[in-house]
Amino acid sequence: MQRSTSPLEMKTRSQCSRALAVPIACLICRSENVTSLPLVPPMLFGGKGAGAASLIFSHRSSLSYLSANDDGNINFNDGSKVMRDVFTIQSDDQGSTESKSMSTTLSLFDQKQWDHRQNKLNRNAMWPQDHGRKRNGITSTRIAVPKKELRDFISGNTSKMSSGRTVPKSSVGATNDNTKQPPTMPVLDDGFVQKQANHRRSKLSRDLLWPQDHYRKKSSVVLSREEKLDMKSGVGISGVGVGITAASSETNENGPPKALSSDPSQNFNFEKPRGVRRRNSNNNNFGRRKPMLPQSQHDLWKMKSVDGFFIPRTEESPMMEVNTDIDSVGTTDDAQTAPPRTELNSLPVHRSIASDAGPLWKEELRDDAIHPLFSSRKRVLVLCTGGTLTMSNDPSKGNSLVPVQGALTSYLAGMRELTEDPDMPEIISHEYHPLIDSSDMGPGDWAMLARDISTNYYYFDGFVVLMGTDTMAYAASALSFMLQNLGKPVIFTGSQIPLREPYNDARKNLIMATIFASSDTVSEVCIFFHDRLLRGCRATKVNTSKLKAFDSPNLSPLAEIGINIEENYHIFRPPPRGSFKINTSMDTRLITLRLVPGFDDASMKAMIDAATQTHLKGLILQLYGTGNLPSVKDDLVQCLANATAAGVVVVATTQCLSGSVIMGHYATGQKLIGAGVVSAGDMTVEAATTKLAYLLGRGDLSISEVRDLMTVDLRGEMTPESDLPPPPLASTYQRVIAQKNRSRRF
Ligand SMILES: NC(=O)C[C@H](N)C(=O)O
Repeated sequence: MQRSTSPLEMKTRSQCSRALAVPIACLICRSENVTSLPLVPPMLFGGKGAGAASLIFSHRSSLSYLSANDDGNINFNDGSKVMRDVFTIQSDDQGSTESKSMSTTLSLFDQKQWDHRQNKLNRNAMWPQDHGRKRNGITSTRIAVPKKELRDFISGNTSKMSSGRTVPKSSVGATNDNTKQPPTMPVLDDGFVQKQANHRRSKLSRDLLWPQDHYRKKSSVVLSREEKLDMKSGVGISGVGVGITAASSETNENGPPKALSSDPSQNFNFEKPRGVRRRNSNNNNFGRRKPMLPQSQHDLWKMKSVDGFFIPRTEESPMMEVNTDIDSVGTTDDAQTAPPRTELNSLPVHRSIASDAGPLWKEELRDDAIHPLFSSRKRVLVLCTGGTLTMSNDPSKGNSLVPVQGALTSYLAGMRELTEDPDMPEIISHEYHPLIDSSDMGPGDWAMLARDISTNYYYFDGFVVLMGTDTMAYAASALSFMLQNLGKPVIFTGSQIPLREPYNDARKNLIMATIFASSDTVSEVCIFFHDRLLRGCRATKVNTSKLKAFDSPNLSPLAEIGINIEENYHIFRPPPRGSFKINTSMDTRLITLRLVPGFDDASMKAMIDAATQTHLKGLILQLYGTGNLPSVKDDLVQCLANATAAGVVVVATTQCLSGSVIMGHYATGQKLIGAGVVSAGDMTVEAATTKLAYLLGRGDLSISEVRDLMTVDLRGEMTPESDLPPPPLASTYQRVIAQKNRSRRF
């Protein structure tokens, strides 16, 4: 295809090159002399020296036409002119090019130009340091005028811009001469203003929260007069909801730092300010509540540490240190004061196993054990308490199953897969005496296990606890709390079929528990059962006969075994931050009550009243659904309120296998909040009871601190409230947002 150049094109080209940097739109027309062109959508051209009126108008509807004069100017047939520098008009000898393609070319060009201008304008408007560029560079071409408004203006629908400024008609369709006129002020549409304001506000709120960024605030965020006034008057910045706490106000512009309030809970709060995104909100903190950290010596004095959490020290906070050498049952008369330790064991201690194991490392291996790095094989201590795994039928007891002392030890000695495989850990086992059914076990036995793990802690890479399945979830939960700063795996396992049977689940559970106990990445108490590794304080026994006896309804398994081992590493507990220690003291003055619709609650009330008057310290309620109790049972609620007032910690759990208590979601549950009942969130009953016993047994916490800590995740036993699914009746919008946040976190 040949192409000739028309004189018109030559002329306009040369004019364009003189005018420099005027964007060229190549319009293709039918012949050399053609001067009729359908007009294209409105567009703005920009460029140095282009002038303010680089505009092409659309008059498609009225079928208006452009005409190019000899001097290169293009006129409307209504007489108005378009500056001549804008166009290069090419003719096509073939005359085959459709006007449609021209129109498309211009539309794309138009859009690109517009976006470019918008970006430049945003930048210039945002950053004061760039204002110079705006002044020195392009002036009028950087002005963003909403397209629609401009189109209306041009088409004569309106003679006013949104600013109220009247633009002289002559400035539109004018020639280069218009560049001499003062540039029209930018008219910012509402959307743009809003966007800019939001940006400024979010910058400002970030700067207020992060003192190290204050220089940015000074240099890049310029407060308007109204904003400054709002800040001074304490209103904050409207629409943002920047929560400035007493602590954070020490570093902002609001005047001198405020003194700490006499009420410590005013000075420290767990809540992040509304509307402000926490900087690391979506990083890998895995849904755990961040521990509060003291900022100064003064803070430290006003706070105390509970398992890595700093909590405000209240007036009634007992100051005593926790003694870890005490036995497992505390019987404090009044937890508001330091409990007299001499009273321990005044309640019958549930303890079936006769004595602790003591140190169990072998003498000849001691040096090696002290320096595990030099050991070629990992070393695992297996503590065996009994359970079905160790049992056999006893004809003298009607053929029922009873534990057989020594059976496990001799079996382990004969297991070549353990003794001869160099990749398997070395196992040292200890059988307690007597071996028992797990339903005979209690806090005394859990404490004994904790002590034996502690005694042997630095000589083994991990621990396996063999026990019966019936109370395994309680024991695993209890040990989760008793073992503080645990940095090694403690794996509970057992079986549904005795080891001595030809077909059993005992062997596999035992081998896999041993393997996980030698893992470097697990540093928590777990249950391994039937192909799954579950967090101990999340597990519950769900089946009496199937081999899959345990489940973890509110947390995925930590690992699942198939041909490969699939670890959910992101939910593993992180390595501890402090030194390992134990606290085996548990206050067992607790009862657990399960509600049944319509049953005799007079007896229940009588029992709670009587126990409150004598010794009760904790009451775990298994309520319906999200933590509901019949609204008609006002006297039962009153009874609970009385118990709370008397210092009993009343905790609401749900009868549902999975899901969480959401108190106050229904009116029936709302009453309980008024009665001082604490929500157990999505804790299992096993975790809730052992946690309450542990907190009450510590002896260094007041009742109100125990109540508070029941709602704080200490060992991964509960999902923090902020990570829970929204309540069932939340709006669809809330649910979508909450789901989004959860998926971002995990
Ligand atoms: N499967 C078992 O181990 C049940 C047994 N009754 C126990 O808990 O000791």
